[in-house]
Amino acid sequence: MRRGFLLNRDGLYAPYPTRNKKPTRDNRWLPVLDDARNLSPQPGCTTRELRMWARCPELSYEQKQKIRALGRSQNLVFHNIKVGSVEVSTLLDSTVVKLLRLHFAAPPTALSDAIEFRHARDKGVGVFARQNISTGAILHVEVPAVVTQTTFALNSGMTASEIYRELFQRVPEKTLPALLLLNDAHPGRYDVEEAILRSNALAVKMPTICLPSSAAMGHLGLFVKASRFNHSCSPNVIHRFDPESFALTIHSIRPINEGEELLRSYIDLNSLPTREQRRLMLRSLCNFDCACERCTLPSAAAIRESDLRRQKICQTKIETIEAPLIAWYLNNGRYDIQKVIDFHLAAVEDMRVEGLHPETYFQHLRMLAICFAAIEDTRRFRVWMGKARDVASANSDLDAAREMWEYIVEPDKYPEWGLAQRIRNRACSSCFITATTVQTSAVILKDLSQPVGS
Ligand SMILES: C[S@@+](CC[C@H](N)C(=O)[O-])C[C@H]1O[C@@H](n2cnc3c(N)ncnc32)[C@H](O)[C@@H]1O
Repeated sequence: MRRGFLLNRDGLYAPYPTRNKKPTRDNRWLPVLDDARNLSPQPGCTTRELRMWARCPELSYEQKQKIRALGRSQNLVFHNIKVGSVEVSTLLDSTVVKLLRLHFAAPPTALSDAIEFRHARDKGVGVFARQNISTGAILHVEVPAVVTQTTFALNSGMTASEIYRELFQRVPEKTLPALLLLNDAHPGRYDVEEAILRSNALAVKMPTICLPSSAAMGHLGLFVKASRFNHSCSPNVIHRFDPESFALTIHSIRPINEGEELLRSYIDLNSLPTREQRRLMLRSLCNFDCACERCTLPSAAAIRESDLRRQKICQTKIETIEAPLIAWYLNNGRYDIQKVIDFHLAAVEDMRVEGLHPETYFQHLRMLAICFAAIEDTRRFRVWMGKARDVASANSDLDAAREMWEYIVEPDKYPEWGLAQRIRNRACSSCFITATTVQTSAVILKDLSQPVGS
């Protein structure tokens, strides 16, 4: 092996090892040696954290079993995959390789000319909208350059660094320079390949079966362009990886104005409601201090308010979202439906201010659509059903989105249309249900979609 030179991100030539002859891209199994106790440092998790995780005395019996099984059952192979005209360098368990399709499905098409890559102030490169974008649009589609199992036992005689280097060396020459120019969030701490993986990889979903094997350890993908999306604690895009097409898609989750930066979240925002928690996680995982709009609010009071709002959003359970409407129904509509509407409007407003779209967001939209259908308010029914439909299409639930569109066109076909009047008629004819006949919310909601009296 000799050392070659590549132009780095500062425009300087940096040494990078290249081979005299073309590197092989044939399958190569990692040998399994006896000592299977060490796990690889996990990209996206510091080595220290991982060591603590493996040694942690409080680790449950199942977790310890999983780590041991990982070491024993691991059967990793370097395997280059052809996805259309793109070649992907992977390190996968052989069970996963067997589950991959021979011919991948065609990925969806991205909105044309919707994004551009340019300087994003002190965050380096970022991605920006070139036009006004509506919710649910597909903004970017990309096949990964590298895919690796997230965590693996170091029982092959190779160090983690050597494994990552081999993965990079199997990347086609035309792609490699762009990969090597990706951001290094841990300068000087790791070898270049490991640093780039740790700083830029995104979680991807491989086809897996439920085995207590290394195949169940999760996977990471490295993308030349998708890695350039910066983080925000109030993101406007999400990413999804479809193993059928082996492609990642980036979707808008709210309307975006021309010139706005497109931002995804690097962390699970639903489990980290406070600014302090989010910043700690981003510092330990990604080694930067978040400069997003929610983390740089101008005063301590504004930050406290934002934390409280987020805690409320994160603590709301799907079941409690349905409760006010159920109470209204069980009380034969005597209770003012405006209170139900106000409850949902306040929750949706909190989510708008915080730029969060948890699972409960869709439920609030649905409840608002039901309320406005119940009082036959066509305009507002269309608004909220339209928003719920946007969420369904952003989640690729096309059947639900189509059905919602039909109700937007013909609101009176919606099962709850005129429900308030029907309940009043029912109450007058003394056939009323009282709160003492409390059923489970599932049954009541099913009942809500039946015409009253049927
Ligand atoms: C995956 S890269 C994103 C693309 C990167 N800006 C580039 O130039 O390639 C992650 C890095 O971007 C920067 N970054 C992303 N989001 C940020 C944020 N909210 N606040 C501060 N820096 C951020 C940090 O330097 C971080 O290490």
